[in-house]
Order: sequence, then C-alpha cells, then structure tokens
Amino acid sequence: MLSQPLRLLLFVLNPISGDVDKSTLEATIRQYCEERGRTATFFHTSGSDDLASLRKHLSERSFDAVFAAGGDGTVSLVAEALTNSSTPLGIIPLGSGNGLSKDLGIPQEVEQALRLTWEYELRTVDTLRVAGMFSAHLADLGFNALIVERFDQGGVRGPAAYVRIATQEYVAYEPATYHIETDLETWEGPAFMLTVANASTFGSNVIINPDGELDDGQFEICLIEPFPSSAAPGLLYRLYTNGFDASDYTRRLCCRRARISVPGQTEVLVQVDGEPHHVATPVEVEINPSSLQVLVPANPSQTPK
Ligand SMILES: Nc1ncnc2c1ncn2[C@@H]1O[C@H](COP(=O)(O)OP(=O)(O)OP(=O)(O)O)[C@@H](O)[C@H]1O
Repeated sequence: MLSQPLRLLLFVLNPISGDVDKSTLEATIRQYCEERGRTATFFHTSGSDDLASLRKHLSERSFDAVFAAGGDGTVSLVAEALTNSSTPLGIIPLGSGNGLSKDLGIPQEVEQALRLTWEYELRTVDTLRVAGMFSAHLADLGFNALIVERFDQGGVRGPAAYVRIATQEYVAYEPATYHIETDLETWEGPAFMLTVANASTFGSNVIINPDGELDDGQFEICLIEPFPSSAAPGLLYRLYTNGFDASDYTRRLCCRRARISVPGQTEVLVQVDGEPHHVATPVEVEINPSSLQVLVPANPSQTPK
C-alpha cells in the first residue's frame, strides 16, 4: 500500500527524557522538515496533566502525524492520545530504553528516525488496558516494577542508573505469589516478575516475550519464577538471546483478557510502559485490537515525495 505524504507534523518533546541534551533538537527537526516541504510544530511536555493538554491541542488542529520525541513514557502518552484515531504515531527515540521504538524497528539515531516524516509504512497495532491504564508496550508486576519505581524516584536517568539500582535491589528481593485467571486458563504460584506483554523486548534489549507481535490481537503474560542466584547468569543469558522459553524458571500464558491478584494484598506496584503506579488488586488486563496506527521504516521506493 502506498503511503500519503505527511505535511503538517506535531512533535511532542519531553525535555527531561533519557538524560539526553535536547538544546538543538527543535532546530534540527524544524530544518529537516522545512528542507523536505514539511511543517514541524511542537508541544512540550510539562510532567503534569500532559495527556489532557495534548488531547486539547489535538482537538484544536488536525495533524498528519504526531511524533513522540522522548522515552517510553512520552511514546505511551502520545500513543494514548492517538488511540482509536486515524492519526499515526511516529517515534523519535530519546529516552533511556526506547523499548517500543526498538520493537517497531525504528532507528535509534535522531536523523535516521526523522526519515519517518518522509519514508514510512503504516502499521496498525494493538494496545492494552492494564488496571485501567493505557499500555502500548510492556507492563509488569514484581522485580522490574520495583526497579522502575526506584529509578523514577532517583535523580539520575539513563541505562547505567537502571542497572545500578537493579543490582542493589536484587540481593534482598522477596518474590510474591500471584493468582492469574485468563480467558483460557488459571495459574497460581510465586514469581520473581510477571510481565504483561503486548510487545516482545524491553528497552534494555531483554527479550521477555520471544515472537510477541504487536498486532496479533492477543497478549502474553511472561512469568519468571523464583530462581537460585546460581541460575541468574544462565537466565540472564537466555533473556538476552531469545531463549526465554528454554529456561526452567519461565513460562508464558497467552490470552485476550486476564485478572491478576496477589493473595493477601489489596494493592500492588505495577509499571506500565515505564511508569510506576500503585493500584488496587485484582489487576484487570484486556486488549484493544488494531487500535493504533504507527509509522515504521519503509522501503524508500514505495513512498511518494
Ligand atoms: N517538563 C518535564 N519536567 C519534568 N518531568 C517531565 C517533564 N515532561 C515529562 N516529564 C516526565 O517524564 C517521564 C517520561 O519520561 P520518558 O519515559 O519519556 O523518558 P525516560 O524515562 O528517560 O526514558 P525511557 O522510558 O525510555 O526509559 C514522565 O514521568 C513524565 O511525567
């Protein structure tokens, strides 16, 4: 299918994401677009009520595409604002991990990602609701949710800070027991972490859900069960080499709906697309199939100028 030229573009910029210097970013984007007959406009996130402000902005003017220039939280913000609309999401990855952009095969260099304003294919993907919150990528309970919360509370961003916190917290971490009911099965047991996966790969390049597709109308619950510390290096190796299912400590449940509870707990910590939240249990998860249009790299010869 041939794609339409994108003329009027909105770039949603997060000034603090990823510990990345963005002092020249706006000028770079503006110049790139002007040279190609595109008009770039900008919306800066404030960290407060951004979804409502962005929705208001989008209701006042219509754009051919809206680009999130930030990390996974910024991408999720823009994706939520565009869900169930025909306006596509573009991503300029400028966060610590940039998980969804990697899952979509979007280049990690700004100049390369900006090519999406010019050469692209449209892909329609599913999104999730996790405890009533929007998720386009990955959400989880357990160890990683704790690390994301600690990272969020700390003053330092970037991947090195994440690794440092994970190493510190691992030593004293106590896995919880989960009770999971999906539309297909029931599972109960202790888990080190439990990932609700629309996509396949964390921004850290950990492949938590091998072959997970963003557009298959279903999601996976990926469980890492408690493991002895002697098994940690082997498990980590499998997570980085597409070997999730080969471990003795992992399992995946595939479904369209799920209810997750933690017996004895009325509240649980969940991270959703990189943002930590304390929510009431049970945590309800459901899929919203084919609900978001995204721009992904295309064969240049197929895109009109
Ligand atoms: N102007 C701002 N000042 C302070 N915080 C902001 C501002 N704009 C957005 N935020 C906060 O930034 C967070 C989202 O950051 P984002 O996820 O885009 O980057 P990151 O966390 O560095 O990268 P990644 O998620 O890829 O690891 C949200 O918590 C949001 O509230």
